[in-house]
Amino acid sequence: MAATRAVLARPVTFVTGNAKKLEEVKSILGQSIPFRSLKLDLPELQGEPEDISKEKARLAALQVNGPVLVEDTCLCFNALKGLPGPYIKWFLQKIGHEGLNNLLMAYEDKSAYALCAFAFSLGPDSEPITFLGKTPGKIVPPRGPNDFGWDPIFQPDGYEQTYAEMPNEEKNKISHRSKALAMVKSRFAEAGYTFQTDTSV
Ligand SMILES: O=P(O)(O)OP(=O)(O)OP(=O)(O)OC[C@H]1O[C@@H](n2cnc3c(O)ncnc32)[C@H](O)[C@@H]1O
Ligand SMILES: [Mg+2]
Repeated sequence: MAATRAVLARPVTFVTGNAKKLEEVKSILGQSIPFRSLKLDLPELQGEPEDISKEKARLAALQVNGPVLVEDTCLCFNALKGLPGPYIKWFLQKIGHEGLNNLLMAYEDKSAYALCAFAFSLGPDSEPITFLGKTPGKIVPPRGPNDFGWDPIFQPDGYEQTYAEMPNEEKNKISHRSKALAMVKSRFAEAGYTFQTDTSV
């Protein structure tokens, strides 16, 4: 029996206010999931990463009135029981790479993990589903180009380079974002979704 394919009337919209995230998502997904993007800095609930991401997806689906993909990224320090976590954006903005290193000065344990929580919703009446990707590493004094968030201070386990020092393709092979997107891809393949790619909608 042929698999049922769910054809959705509208293309998927990836909603983010972050141009670098969009660049990575484009490069990781390639042609596997056709999507358009919408630059919108959605308000974020406080709480657990999955709940923050789900709520972003609900808000995005209302705005777009169609299928949406969003993500929320956390940087979690083990010595601080997972903080700054989802609040990393504000910590980074206020205290920078040096301040983030200083937070760990009192601890021997510099280990950390990068966590990406993607949420996908079929539309405003649909419950979002989440996909988590995690990459373990450690926090180091900044090395490499300073063009994406905390990349210069995160050195993934098994590598001598920080995310910032790695070529983009290398980061995209092992990153929190690519792990979460691999799950999104397989879910889409399982569900047999086909999306209209008409970007004029
Ligand atoms: O509109 P959204 O998608 O929410 O974009 P954002 O920039 O607000 O992103 P988050 O709320 O997820 O906050 C995550 C913070 O971590 C940064 N960030 C996200 N992914 C990163 C990555 O892969 N490497 C380095 N920094 C990253 C990002 O610039 C933010 O400062
Ligand atoms: Mg945000």
